[in-house]
Amino acid sequence: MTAPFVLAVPSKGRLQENTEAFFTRAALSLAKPRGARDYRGTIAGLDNVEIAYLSASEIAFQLARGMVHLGVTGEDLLRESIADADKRILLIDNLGFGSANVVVAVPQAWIDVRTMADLDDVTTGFRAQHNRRMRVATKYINLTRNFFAAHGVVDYRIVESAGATEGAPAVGTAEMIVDITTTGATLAANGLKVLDDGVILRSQANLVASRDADWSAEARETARVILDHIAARARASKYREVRTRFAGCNDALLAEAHNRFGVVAPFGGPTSSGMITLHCPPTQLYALGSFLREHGADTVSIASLDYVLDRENPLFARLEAFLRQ
Ligand SMILES: Nc1ncnc2c1ncn2[C@@H]1O[C@H](COP(=O)(O)OP(=O)(O)OP(=O)(O)O)[C@@H](O)[C@H]1O
Ligand SMILES: O=P(O)(O)OC[C@H]1O[C@H](OP(=O)(O)OP(=O)(O)O)[C@H](O)[C@@H]1O
Ligand SMILES: [Mg+2]
Repeated sequence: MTAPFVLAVPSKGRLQENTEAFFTRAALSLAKPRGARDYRGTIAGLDNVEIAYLSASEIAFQLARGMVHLGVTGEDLLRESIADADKRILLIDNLGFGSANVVVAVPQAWIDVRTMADLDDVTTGFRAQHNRRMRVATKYINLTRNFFAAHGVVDYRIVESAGATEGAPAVGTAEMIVDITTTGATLAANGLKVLDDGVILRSQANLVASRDADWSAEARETARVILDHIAARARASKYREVRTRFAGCNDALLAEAHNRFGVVAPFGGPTSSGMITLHCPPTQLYALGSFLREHGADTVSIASLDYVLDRENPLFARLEAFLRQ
């Protein structure tokens, strides 16, 4: 028996539901054959794939070590926990959910501190005055160190925080924090503000490949099939299908439609009777429909696409290029 191909997906937390929905949209249905509390699953129709249900941070850890081939997790966790991340893992694609920023936040009462340069002054002054360094509460130790170093801030010390980080300044265990935020509600509720240039990372959920997994020919073929499903769905959601027929439809007109509306003609130019199928970005549909009618079309139909299978698979091409390096 060959070793299974392992795909890691979040078992809990904010990314779980969206990840499941993402695979379902790509016609990859994840199942837990032994019940909801099982941490191993399968994908219908792909016999050699094992789903590993793990926490988002554990997925980053296992990708770093090559224990899973592909995984879905937040970029914040990857950048924090993997030194030399761009060598060890490939961020194949942003998934458009799980967006959050890792930020430097200080008490709102520090009215003169708006930027990292102000923070540099304040930390240096604090050390001279109190004979100790200001404390930063965070679980993002590496991101904090690199970002502070890049801004020349050195007079601080990290206090590791596992949770409720925003509470640290009020409780008195730190002067400021580095944490993740989406709406900013938790920061505001704790009387904290983000520095103007204090966004360390704009994170979102990513589909990620591990360099150190066992990339046998069979594993690559499995990855190709999975990424083919995902690419077909991604391509489909970027366009709507537009169909029409009119005598004046010709290549010059299609070239103009391409330039003005980003339209493509996946099956070539119009037939002899002027029949054409186009793919059009959703925001340009009305403008394209008007343009086609102005040039003689009586009827233009527009339909959404579920999947578009192309010979090219940009996601798998990215993976192959990464594994070749
Ligand atoms: N408002 C948010 N706060 C925290 N994380 C968010 C937020 N929005 C999106 N995320 C993303 O979700 C990831 C996982 O966060 P979440 O708290 O849901 O996981 P968790 O189940 O607590 O995982 P772990 O046990 O590994 O910490 C974060 O690392 C981040 O990438
Ligand atoms: O900017 P906001 O929208 O207010 O969200 C940010 C908060 O959400 C997260 O905590 P979470 O709920 O995941 O709890 P945890 O720290 O226990 O993981 C994060 O650590 C912040 O505390
Ligand atoms: Mg959490």
